[in-house]
Amino acid sequence: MGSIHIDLSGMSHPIDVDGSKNVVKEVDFMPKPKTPMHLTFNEVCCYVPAHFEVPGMMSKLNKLKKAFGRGKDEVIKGADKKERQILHNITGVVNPGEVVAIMGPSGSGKTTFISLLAGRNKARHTGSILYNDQHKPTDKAFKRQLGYVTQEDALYEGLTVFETLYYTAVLRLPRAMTEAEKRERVYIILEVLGISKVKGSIIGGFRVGRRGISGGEKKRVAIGQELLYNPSVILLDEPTSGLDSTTALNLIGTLETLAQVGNRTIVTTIHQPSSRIYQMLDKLLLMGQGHLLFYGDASAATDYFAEIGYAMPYGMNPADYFLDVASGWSGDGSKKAKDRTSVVQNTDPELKALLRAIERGRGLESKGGTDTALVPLAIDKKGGGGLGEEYKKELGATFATQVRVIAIRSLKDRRFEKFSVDTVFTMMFVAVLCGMLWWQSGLSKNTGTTEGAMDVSGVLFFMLTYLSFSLLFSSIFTFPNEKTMLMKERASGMYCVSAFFFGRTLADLPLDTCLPLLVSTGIYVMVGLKASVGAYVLSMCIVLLVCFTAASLGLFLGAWFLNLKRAQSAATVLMLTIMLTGGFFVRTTPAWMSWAKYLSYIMYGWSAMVKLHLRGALAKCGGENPSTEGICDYGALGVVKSDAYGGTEVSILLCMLIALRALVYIALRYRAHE
Ligand SMILES: Nc1ncnc2c1ncn2[C@@H]1O[C@H](COP(=O)(O)OP(=O)(O)OP(=O)(O)O)[C@@H](O)[C@H]1O
Repeated sequence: MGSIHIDLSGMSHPIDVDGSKNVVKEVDFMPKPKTPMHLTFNEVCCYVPAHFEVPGMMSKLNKLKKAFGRGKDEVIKGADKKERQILHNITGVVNPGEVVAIMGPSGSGKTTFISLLAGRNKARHTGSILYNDQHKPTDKAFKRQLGYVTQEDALYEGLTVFETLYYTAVLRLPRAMTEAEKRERVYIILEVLGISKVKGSIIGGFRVGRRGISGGEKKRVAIGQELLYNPSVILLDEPTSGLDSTTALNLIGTLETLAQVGNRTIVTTIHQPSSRIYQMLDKLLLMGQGHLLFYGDASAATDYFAEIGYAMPYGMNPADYFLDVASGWSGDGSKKAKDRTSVVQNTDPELKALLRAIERGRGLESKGGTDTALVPLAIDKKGGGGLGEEYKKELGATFATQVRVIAIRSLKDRRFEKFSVDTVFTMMFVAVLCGMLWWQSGLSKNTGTTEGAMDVSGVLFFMLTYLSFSLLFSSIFTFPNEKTMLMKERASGMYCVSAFFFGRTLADLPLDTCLPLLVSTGIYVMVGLKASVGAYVLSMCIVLLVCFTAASLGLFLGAWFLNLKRAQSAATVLMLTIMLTGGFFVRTTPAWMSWAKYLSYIMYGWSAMVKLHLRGALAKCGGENPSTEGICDYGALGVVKSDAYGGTEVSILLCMLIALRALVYIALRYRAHE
């Protein structure tokens, strides 16, 4: 077998890998991880609910009904019975320096198994998974030693490739490393993965409405994020899916190199490797319907299956053959397509036959009749022990850095959303429309009349309601959109929830301030509201308070539901209640609903604005002149008490804002831990 050259596009140290033995001739591009890890998994079984539970109220009510009808214990026992076993006693060992490829047909349990190895699967499972005989994958201190690349690429679509890797580096690499060292590491990763030529391109995607880098490049960025930290263990779920065969070959070659040079432990699922990729693999773990069919040297698999009666037809790609075998098709290559279909449709008996053959093979092996191995493979104890004190002291970014980086990253990620031409145009259009419809209504000569005062109170109410609506509904998207990223980054221990909360709050400030200020200033000038600096500044403060409160409500709903549709429905209900009970549309709310107006932050903001701009009109309403009380005909203004300058309303708004922000934090914490 000739030598394969792995093209790492411009890499300063090209790698030559011998195709048959994967011998790395020259590599020094990545620092070695501190602690080599051997992984042992023993009798791992996994169970999932057998029936899909329809979400929603009806299903919950039905469950409650059953619970009351049959007794709680009975229901729980019943639930246990309704489980389906999707992994069956998976056992094996992976030593440092090895790349293990998990293969199997679709639905055979590859993702379930690798996510269990990564400690990211909450499904009920038994058996043990240990790194260096002591660390569970879910251990907090160990998380940072483990790189896990999921099947779906969870990336911030608005960031460039370089920004994505750089911010991950700042958040994930030890705080002892300098800024220059972190940048250097990013450049190395860009080179290693052959994506340096797209470092300035955005990731792109549906959310930002722009096409960015290709699917294969996204995959490599996701892998790069995990390699940055230089972990001892790298787990990858289908890293080659969507890649052409040459790029896939390069990627597997890079993984082989990383394993051999850095003594890393690498486990990857792989869907349908080409024969060239197959020849590069060290170890193969073959699964079929959750059963372990083979675990051992990839080069020994063909002989092993031949010995148990599943000889590979001549000239076939071993990977294709093993997938056929694992799918339940065991006929030879000459069988007609018709026969194959009939066998595949009835996989269980075939799989049972294969499992029986494997058992017989084990019997032979124990008698020394065969040298091919199913499992377990020997543990190479050079893996070492625990993480060591040195590692434990190696902390990631400080809290302040976490907050700063999350804020900057978030600002950059949302640059396409908030300042898009569409958003600015819509807001400006509304401002100009308001200005034209209520042109100079705020001049004192106009507010002296009933109609004039009503006009101004109307435009103030509309302005606050419009800004509230747009901020509430845009904030709803924040957390549901970032859910996957938050879960992924939290799972690898990159930052704490409070840093995320403060970072996002900081990032919202400029974005949620600029546009409302611009719109309300436009309306202020065109409507001709009080021409004094004090009144203008106070008005803007009130507008911002209302906007921040609305945004907090949106963030809370988003964080609580983490589901856009439900959060939007809840927001619509709340917003309409807040608007209608605000006192502008309905002056006398029914007694049983009168409490609702106290929750209406729009009412407090509007009331404070009216007091600021229509004090004269309010006085005529009787607030300052008891003798005329009750004869006010200023419509909605009658509900505004002209007792002060709106201090009470502003204080209440402030309290609401703080309370809602606290609720956002609690919801986020609760969801993150969930
Ligand atoms: N949370 C779950 N609830 C119900 N069924 C599940 C759950 N997780 C996995 N399964 C089932 O377990 C089996 C294995 O799924 P898994 O995703 O691990 O397969 P896979 O080999 O990775 O498939 P693919 O190659 O198509 O990604 C499938 O039948 C799947 O439907």
